[in-house]
Amino acid sequence: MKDAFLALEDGTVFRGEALGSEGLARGELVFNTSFTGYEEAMTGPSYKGQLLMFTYPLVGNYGLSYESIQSDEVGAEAVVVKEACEKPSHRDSKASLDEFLKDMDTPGIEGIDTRMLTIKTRERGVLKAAVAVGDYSVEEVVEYAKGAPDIQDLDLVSQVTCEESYRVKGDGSRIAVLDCGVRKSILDRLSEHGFDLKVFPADSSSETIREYNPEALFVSNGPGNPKMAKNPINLVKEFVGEIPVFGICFGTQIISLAVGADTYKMSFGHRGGNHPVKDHETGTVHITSQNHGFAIDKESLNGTGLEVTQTNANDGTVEAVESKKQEIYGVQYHPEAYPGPRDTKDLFLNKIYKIIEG
Ligand SMILES: NC(=O)CC[C@H](N)C(=O)O
Repeated sequence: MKDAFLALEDGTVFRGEALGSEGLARGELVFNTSFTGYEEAMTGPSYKGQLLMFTYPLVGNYGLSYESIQSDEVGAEAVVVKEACEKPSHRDSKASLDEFLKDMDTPGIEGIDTRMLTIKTRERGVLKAAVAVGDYSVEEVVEYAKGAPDIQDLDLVSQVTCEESYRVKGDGSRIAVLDCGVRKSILDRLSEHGFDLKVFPADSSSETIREYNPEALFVSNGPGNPKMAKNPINLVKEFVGEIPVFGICFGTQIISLAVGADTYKMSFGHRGGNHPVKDHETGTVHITSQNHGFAIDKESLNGTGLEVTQTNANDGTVEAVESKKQEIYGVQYHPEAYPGPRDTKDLFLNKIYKIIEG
């Protein structure tokens, strides 16, 4: 195996083994603690601008089937693992992790002490980093890491949204989906519930959306800083109060900003499949799948008409907001459960169904 390098913005350099395609990639290094679901995580558009590191030490052991991909490319700029399984074992496997990353033209690195790096990230906060696969000097990689832009300043949604609108026909109510990097499984879940969907590019005008005569607006998940998504924020401002508006993850951050609340960047975020969320009404704690590095400022929701209905049982961050009066509902976690857990799948969809269908 060829050498590869991982450099942090503080000058630390790690030598590893090359995975995937040749290239030099950079971004903020974020960790995901899930044991499984690596196919869904890697192809999630919300990782755009980030290097995705898996804390679990062995990645790829059931291979990659391409049946769970969430978009047609790897969202992350590069993938970092301790050990990539070379000989996966599963009837549906079509590729090893290395083969998949090569196919997706994405660089990766293995042989990295991802647990140590995860602890370092938890202690110091997310660091910018670079991964180099191919003929690059260590100095080049360090300089590239140091020069990585701050994710807070990037408009990443424009890099992942669809270029043209498209329909997902259904017999039910018409939902306009604002594609900020929508995961395939979210469209599948909404479609399974019978809704008729029209998916719009994030820079669509309200006039274009109105031509579809939507009965609700859904704002999707997406990469980067929600404050950089000016058009989605303005569209929510326009439609709130007129039709029901709901969102998942980035979408809920956009909705909160649109009604006057604030968001902030977390130290290292929540990314994995075991994040507990407490429901204020029932007291139930649901285990959720999460992938976010920004959060809604709880205090800033005061006076916006949005009520916090669920919070993270570990650190109290906002996990769901709702305004019954204005028919607004959004969750910070990923209820589509792709990957799982599935605790909140029906909770979210039934709520939407009730809001729209009455
Ligand atoms: N999965 C998402 O929608 C991520 C939302 C946002 N980019 C964040 O990191 O908080």
